[in-house]
Order: sequence, then C-alpha cells, then structure tokens
Amino acid sequence: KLHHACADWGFFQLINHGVPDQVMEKMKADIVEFFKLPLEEKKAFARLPNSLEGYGQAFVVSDDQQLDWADMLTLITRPLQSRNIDLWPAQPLTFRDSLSCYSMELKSVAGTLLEVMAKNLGVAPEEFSTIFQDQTQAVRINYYPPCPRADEVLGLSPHTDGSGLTLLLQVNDVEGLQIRKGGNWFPVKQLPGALIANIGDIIEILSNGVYKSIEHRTIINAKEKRLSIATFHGPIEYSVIGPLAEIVKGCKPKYVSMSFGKFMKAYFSAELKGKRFMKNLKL
Ligand SMILES: O=C(O)CCC(=O)C(=O)O
Ligand SMILES: [Fe+2]
Repeated sequence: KLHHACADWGFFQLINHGVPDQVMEKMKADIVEFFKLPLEEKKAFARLPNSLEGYGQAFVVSDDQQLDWADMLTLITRPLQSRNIDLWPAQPLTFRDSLSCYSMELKSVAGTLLEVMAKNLGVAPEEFSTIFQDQTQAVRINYYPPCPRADEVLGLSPHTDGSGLTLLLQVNDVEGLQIRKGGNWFPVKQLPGALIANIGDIIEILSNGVYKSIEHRTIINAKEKRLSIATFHGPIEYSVIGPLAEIVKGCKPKYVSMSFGKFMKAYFSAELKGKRFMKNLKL
C-alpha cells in the first residue's frame, strides 16, 4: 500500500505513526507561543547572513523577488553535534525540550518508512540505512499570517522538498497545503492526528525516478493565521546523491550524481519554481 501511495502520489498521510499525542501537543503549543512573542524577542533567534538557520524568511535569492507570505524558523535538529542551540528559542521555556522529543520521535518514524521504501525498491536495507543512518534532520516551522488579499499571495511558492523524506504536521486547524497532480492543485485536509509524508528530491534521485518528489505549495487564509512544522530527513552529511547502483543495474541513470553538500547548495540557490530544480538534475 505504501509503495503505491509513494510511487503514484509522492505523498501520503500516516495515522498509526506511534508518536505519542503528548509529544505532538507539546510541540504544537510551544510553536504557537513562540510566534506570539513580540518581534524583538523573536529576532534574538534571527537567521544570520549566509546561514539557513534561525528565524526569518528562507529562499530569498534576489532583491526584486516577490516574497512568500510567511515567517519561518528553521533549525537543524540532527545529527546532534550540528545543533546550534543558541538559535533554538528559549521562550517558551519548554520549547527546546519539546523540539528535542519531537525530533527523536520523528527520526524513528522516518527511519521505519525509509526501511520500507528500501525493501519496496528491492535494494538491500543496508544500502539505505548506510545513507540515512545518523541522518540529517532539520525543521522548518512556518507561520502564515492572514492576508486580506489572500488570493494575491502565496504562503509558500510551488516547490518540492530538497530532503529525502519530509514529515509535516499542521499545527492549528487551518488548511492551506495543496499538492499538484496532473497539472491541477488539490487541497490537503490533514486527517486527525496524522503526519503528512512527502517524498523529497533525494529519494527521487536515489530511486532513479521510481519515487517522485511531490510538488506542493501553501495558500493563505484571509482571516486566520496558519502554522505548520515540516521535518526534513536527509542523508548523512558526506554521502553522494545519485541513483543507487543496484537500481541502475541494467538501466540508465536518469539523474546526475553529486555530493550532498553540493546538492544542498544548488537547492537553496534556486528560486522555488515547482519541479524546475529537479529538471536541471536530469540526464
Ligand atoms: O505549511 C505547509 O503545510 C507546508 C510547508 C512546506 O511545504 C515546507 O515547509 O516545505
Ligand atoms: Fe515543502
């Protein structure tokens, strides 16, 4: 079932993920509290120039670009030695603990899903676990303020995630995520308690296109704010991203191979434009 959902849609909702309710609820409550803080207090955790981490806009590549209608907090959560705790909000007081617990639980969910995917692809589970063991994990917490001219802005422009696998949680009860399928946009209604799983570009490349990363965007509500937390799971830092040898036995690789570092640099220097970034990586 998972295989079909992944391969056909690049997207699925996970209900029996095993993450304790209280871990999800604590995380959600602390996210809501953080964004309520006065701007000056949030700015204490501001993104530094040339860094992707911290509070502020992401994906700004030029001065004349129209910005997305969102405020974001991006933090690296794994591997543990990559954590930059100074950028983790100290208010509310439980934030750091909530995020640590949430990060650990989601790592385990992602690990299980990646194992299932490796099996479905017919590659040795070790091949995937070597790439994803002590995986990189980062969170992007998105705050979309209401906008009276909601149809003139986007919360997040169409994009695919530069991750292997993304697990997404809508924090308050406002919808806004849309996925693209066959040229049309479909709204996603999060099932109660579910985590939304998105296939990212790295799985598309490793699987040589068997799994496709899902193009998605968010729209803005005219009256209500919306909050979400996206948790991105990627490979270990020094891995090479390219079609797996076992998969391209007897067929041609469809994507270029490059180091994870180079891939990330390329991903963040491209404007968010649907699947255009991936098209550039095709052979
Ligand atoms: O807010 C959402 O539902 C989606 C967020 C997202 O796609 C992202 O942060 O990459
Ligand atoms: Fe995304």
